Amino acid sequence: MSHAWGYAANNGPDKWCDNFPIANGPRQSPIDIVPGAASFDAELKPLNLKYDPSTCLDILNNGHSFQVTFVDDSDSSTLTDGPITGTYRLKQFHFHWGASDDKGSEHTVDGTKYPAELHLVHWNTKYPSFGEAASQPDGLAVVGVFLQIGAENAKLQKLLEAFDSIKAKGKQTTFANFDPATLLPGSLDYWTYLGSLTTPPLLESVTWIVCKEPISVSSAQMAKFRSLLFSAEGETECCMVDNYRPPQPLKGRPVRASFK
Ligand SMILES: Cc1ccnc(S(N)(=O)=O)n1
Ligand SMILES: [Zn+2]
Repeated sequence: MSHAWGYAANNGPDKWCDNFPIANGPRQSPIDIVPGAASFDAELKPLNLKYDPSTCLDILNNGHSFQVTFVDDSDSSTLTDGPITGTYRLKQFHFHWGASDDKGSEHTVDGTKYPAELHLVHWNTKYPSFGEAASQPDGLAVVGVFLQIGAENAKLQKLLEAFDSIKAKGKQTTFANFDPATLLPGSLDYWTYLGSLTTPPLLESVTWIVCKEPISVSSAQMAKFRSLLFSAEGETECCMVDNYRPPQPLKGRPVRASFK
């Protein structure tokens, strides 16, 4: 039987090492970001994110989060510059969130948890595919954006309106012309470090780029995130909440800042 990892007590982050021993590896994510210990690096370039909304394909409940997937057969939606070299293509974005507004992000800042965190996943085009890139130390670059409780964020509405169509695990629906750039904060100041996927297979192939400035989300909007289900149709309903991995040991890794 294929391994069913999740976020429950019997299959959650503390159990992932049973089937994915890299869970205790040297460059695991997320981490607690300590701004006072991060080193400003003047050589870090500004992020260059160029997204084409027409490459937006669909929205899916994959049983762990919901993700919006993009056509990645050309350099239409890319990340360049920042801490990386070369061109990385946008593959998908997804979120992690909590059962209440006091938790939900994967990265933390001086121990502070945000209610949710957006991940924009990109792969290095020096490799032939996302799958190939995901197994390489410089294969992926994920831009993380914190969500903080405040005013309703109109840019999230189109996502939330699709939730009725993807409530259960495995549900997918077309999702066109969405510009992920509308989810980015005004400032693209960032922290960066070498890490991993934060869900199995936990591959240590990610250059993490975590934006310092959060975007807003209202408490009512967060409640809609929590209306999604981990469970499939016909199964006992299980609300999709607390789908975040807690911070992992830094193990001596440097965290750099693009700003003073
Ligand atoms: C595509 C993918 C798979 C697993 N984990 C992640 S994440 N949470 O590190 O961005 N992304
Ligand atoms: Zn993620």
